[in-house]
Amino acid sequence: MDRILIEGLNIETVIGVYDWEREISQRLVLDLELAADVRPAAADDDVGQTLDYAAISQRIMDFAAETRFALVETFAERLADKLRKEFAISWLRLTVRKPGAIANAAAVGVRIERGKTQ
Ligand SMILES: Nc1nc2c(c(=O)[nH]1)N=C([C@H](O)[C@@H](O)CO)CN2
Repeated sequence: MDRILIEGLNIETVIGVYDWEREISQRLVLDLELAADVRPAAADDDVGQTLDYAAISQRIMDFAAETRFALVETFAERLADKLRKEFAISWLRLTVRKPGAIANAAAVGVRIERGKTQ
C-alpha cells in the first residue's frame, strides 16, 4: 500500500500534566503516514481522488487549537480517531513528539498505529 506523508508538522497546543502546563501553549511536532492507493489520483492528476495533505494538516492545526489534553497519548489517540473518521483513512501511523519536555532529550513522545492496511 502507498503512503501519503506529513512530516515535521509543528503545532501549538495546551498539553501537559503539571499545573504550570495548563497555563501555556507548547509545541508538538507530528509525523503522519496515511495508507492510500495513489494510482487513481496519479492517473487523472486529481487531488480529489487522494488524501489531501493540505486539508489534513489544516485539520490537525484546528484540532490542536481546540483541545487541552494532559497526555501526549490522549492527543495522539483522539487525533487519530478524528482523522480516520473525517477523511476515511483505513490505516495511519502517527508520531507525536514534545521537544521541550525533557531538558536532556531531543524529544519525548508517542507513536501509534491504527486501522488496517487493506
Ligand atoms: N507517557 C507520558 N509521560 C509523561 C507525559 C505524557 O504526556 N506522557 N507528560 C509529562 C509532562 O507533561 C511533561 O511533558 C512536562 O515536561 C510527564 N510524563
